[in-house]
Amino acid sequence: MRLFSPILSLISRGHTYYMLESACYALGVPLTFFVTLYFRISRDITYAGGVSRVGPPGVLGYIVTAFRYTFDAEAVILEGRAAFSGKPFVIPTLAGPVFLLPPKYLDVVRSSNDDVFNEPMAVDEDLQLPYTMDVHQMENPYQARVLRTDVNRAIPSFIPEILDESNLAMTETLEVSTEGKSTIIPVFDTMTHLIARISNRVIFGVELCRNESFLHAIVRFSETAPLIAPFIRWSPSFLRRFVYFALSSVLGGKKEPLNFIVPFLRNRLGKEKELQESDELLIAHFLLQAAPSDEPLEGIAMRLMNLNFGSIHTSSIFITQVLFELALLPQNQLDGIREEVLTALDSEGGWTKLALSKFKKIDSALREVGRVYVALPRISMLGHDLLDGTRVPPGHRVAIDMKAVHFNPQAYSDPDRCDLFRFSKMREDEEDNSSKYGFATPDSSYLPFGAGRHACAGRFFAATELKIMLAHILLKYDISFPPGVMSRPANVTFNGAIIPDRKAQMVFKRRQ
Ligand code: HEM
Repeated sequence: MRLFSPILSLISRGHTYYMLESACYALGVPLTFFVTLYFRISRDITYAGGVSRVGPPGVLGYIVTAFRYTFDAEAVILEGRAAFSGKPFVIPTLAGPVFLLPPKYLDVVRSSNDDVFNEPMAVDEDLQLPYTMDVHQMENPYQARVLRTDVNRAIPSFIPEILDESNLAMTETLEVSTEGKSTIIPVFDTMTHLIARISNRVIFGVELCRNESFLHAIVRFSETAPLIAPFIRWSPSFLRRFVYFALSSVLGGKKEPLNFIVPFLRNRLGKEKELQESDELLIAHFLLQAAPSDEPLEGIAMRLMNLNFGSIHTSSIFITQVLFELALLPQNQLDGIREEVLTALDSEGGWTKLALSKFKKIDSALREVGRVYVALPRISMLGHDLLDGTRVPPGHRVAIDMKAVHFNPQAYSDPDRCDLFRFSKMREDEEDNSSKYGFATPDSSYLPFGAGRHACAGRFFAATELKIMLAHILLKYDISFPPGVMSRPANVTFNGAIIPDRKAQMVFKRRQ
């Protein structure tokens, strides 16, 4: 035994050292994190400019109000509106102070270029792109240009693909192919899965869009990137890589989807010539063609993941909200929507772009649920004079008070009521029955797709996909809430975003 005692003592000393080292990490990392956070907030709340802040004063007052905002943004905004009627005010959020501007500032924000009010920097702050995606996303965002040109032009040829995938994916996912049979599903998760599969049919094609492991990875990436980002932002620069690594190892990050996309792109590049001669159109193909020659495949893959993120985390919310509202409509109104779809398909000879433009009731329903969607942040670059003696200092975040825009009684009668046919009725009243009130048409009273030069680049794609999916669901299924559920599920709000209840279920019954 004596023989082994030096070894045992070494092991036990090594063990003590290991325990000490672990304890240092366990205490040191959170301590550094909280100390940095404290100094960050102290710095954040000492902005110049004289704009008042909602909530009690001091660092503690900031933290309490920021937590309240995280879980009940509406209450904090209402409090600010009541206290500072019609004036800009500052909302404390866990990601930093936000200067909330009333609707009269909308024109200046949406008409300004990035040198004045910067949109990509606001996205970068929200998503911490250098960590959750990569540093090049902001430098040359050619993925947005490709969406606005090649993808928009290709939408008519995407329609049959989207329809085909909707058909297959819904039959498989809902598992009710027999007339009269029904199934009960968690709506939000099911729609997220369907959106991921159907969008990726035209992004990467048949093979990858039906690969369940890939779909799982890309959905996880889209859902966790915005959750991980605030933790990265709160951490000091030297800890950020570690924070991303630690959280993405648990929650899921970019590594898993990249493992599918990079080999896909490599394989696709090898076959580029023969593919150019075939007529298969894919968004991945457009990006490969538009990429600068020095862009690595990982960079192109990250941009395609960025598009997936743009699609999955927004479209799934919209379709779920519309389904919740549709399930409350009386039978004759649901049949009215179905009739409009069938008439459009009949008059246009099937599922064409023109037929889709005639689905006015579905389009109206999408636009109406969009009225409650909140967005439009920018970073003030030069500082901005608010013309009431106050000022947004440079480098701070501004946002238009969307709720005040979307619930303005001068623009919308009975604004608190969700009326799915509000915009189709408004279109009927217009002389040319134009697309003025169409789902993908932003105007000064309707901003779910943002505004100005950065207005959502994928909105026509999103509108096409959502209209096909909803029309398809209505023609194939009767939808309702489970027995005993008489009202639509309440939304969850998180950090200003309005998210449908994940647990809410609906019954899908196969129609004749
Ligand atoms: C209902 C679905 C969608 C909603 C509500 C939505 C909303 C938005 C919003 C609010 C912005 C910021 C605009 C601004 O700040 O002015 C944006 C930008 C963007 N969206 Fe969407 N989006 C949707 C679907 C999509 C889809 C399907 C894609 C891709 C296929 C996409 C790609 C983009 C891109 C690339 C940008 C950045 C544009 C730029 O900076 O120039 N979006 N979107």
